[in-house]
Amino acid sequence: MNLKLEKSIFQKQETVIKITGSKSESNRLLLLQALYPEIKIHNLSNSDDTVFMEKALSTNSDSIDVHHAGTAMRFLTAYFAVQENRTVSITGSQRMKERPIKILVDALNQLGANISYLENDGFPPLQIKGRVLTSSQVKIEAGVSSQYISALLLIGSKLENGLNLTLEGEITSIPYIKMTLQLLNQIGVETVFENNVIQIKPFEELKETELTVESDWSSASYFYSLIALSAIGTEVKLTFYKENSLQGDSVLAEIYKIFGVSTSFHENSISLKKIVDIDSSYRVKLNLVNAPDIAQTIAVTCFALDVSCHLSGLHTLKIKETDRLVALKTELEKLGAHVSISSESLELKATSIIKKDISIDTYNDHRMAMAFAPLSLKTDIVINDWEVVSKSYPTFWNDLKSIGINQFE
Ligand SMILES: O=C(O)C1=C[C@@H](OP(=O)(O)O)[C@@H](O)[C@H](O)C1
Ligand SMILES: C=C(OP(=O)(O)O)C(=O)O
Repeated sequence: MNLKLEKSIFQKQETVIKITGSKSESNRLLLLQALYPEIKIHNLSNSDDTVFMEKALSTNSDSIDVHHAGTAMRFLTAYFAVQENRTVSITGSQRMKERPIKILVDALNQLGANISYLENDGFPPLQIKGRVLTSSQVKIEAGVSSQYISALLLIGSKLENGLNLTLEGEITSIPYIKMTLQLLNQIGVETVFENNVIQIKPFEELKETELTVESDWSSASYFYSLIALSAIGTEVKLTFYKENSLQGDSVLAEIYKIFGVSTSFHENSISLKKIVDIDSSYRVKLNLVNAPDIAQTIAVTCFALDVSCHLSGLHTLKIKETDRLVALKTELEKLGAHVSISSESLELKATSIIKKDISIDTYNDHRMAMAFAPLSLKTDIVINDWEVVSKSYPTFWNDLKSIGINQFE
């Protein structure tokens, strides 16, 4: 279904938006809870990706479907590889069957797993025959997706001799690897990350541990964009956030200073406020290798503010929910932008024209829908297949309504 967003104004009221828990933290903690049932989790994400993860971990079925959830596909592949005497097949959406998984499968099989491909070599669906993994040493190419690395780390403490993982080549999305290690540390697992080697010590006995998931910073990015596009003085409060985040996308607080947005940290929340307008002669240059999920948000913010940008470190965008570089170029150009892309970057030239009443295609990608929605502060715009947002942020449209964005189906 398509949603028309009418040109609106961000209402300058004391709005408080409660954003759901981080899906990255939630899916890691659910996997750890399956390995260590003593873990109690608060503020779990209500995203589809987390719901599919929960379902997969609680079913006795031998056939698992994770739809579009990349973390669920990668983390569960590792999890089922160590479930002795259980065989499962794991699949996902059509797009999931195009998202590579060979690097992880090869690493797990080298550790002693028995994983094979049910359709195309290197891609889901997989058949996994659970067993005890006998080795502890493995090397992995680290530049394609950090999720392969996190998947191995999450099961590492349950291997007889722990895990000794050597990362080869450039490492992508490092904050997500660090998030995994920090969560392991919080439950008591010892880890060492030195140079390009990560060691995970074996760990059995866990006392009851309660953990609270921080809200999702990638979801907060859309409010950063909305505030950046609003009048000076516009403010919004988001809960539940903290200054010492495990999430790399918390770099938003630094990045959006460029666009005149300040962030103040309170006990359990952040306030975003527009304090100054960006000079349109400014050229934004950012390497987002550590925060790939906010690239779409930033590109649209720049376009809306008539600011040129060069975003790099984006090679992983090609294998996400859609090829996000191509999708961004196509949709921004429909709106009148001049965009060029390479295999790892996007260059946007400032244009003061924003075409009206354009329908944005979303390509089964939640972030395409949410990144383009702030443009409704500048013009009428239609978002096609608006339901896609539920992958990470099911209440997104309601939250937008609450700040004054008028919507019609
Ligand atoms: O580990 C995680 O929770 C994630 C890692 C990142 O993927 P890549 O490492 O594939 O870039 C990110 O894009 C994804 O949304 C979530
Ligand atoms: C890339 C994403 O998710 P995943 O890879 O987990 O499907 C995302 O949420 O932007």
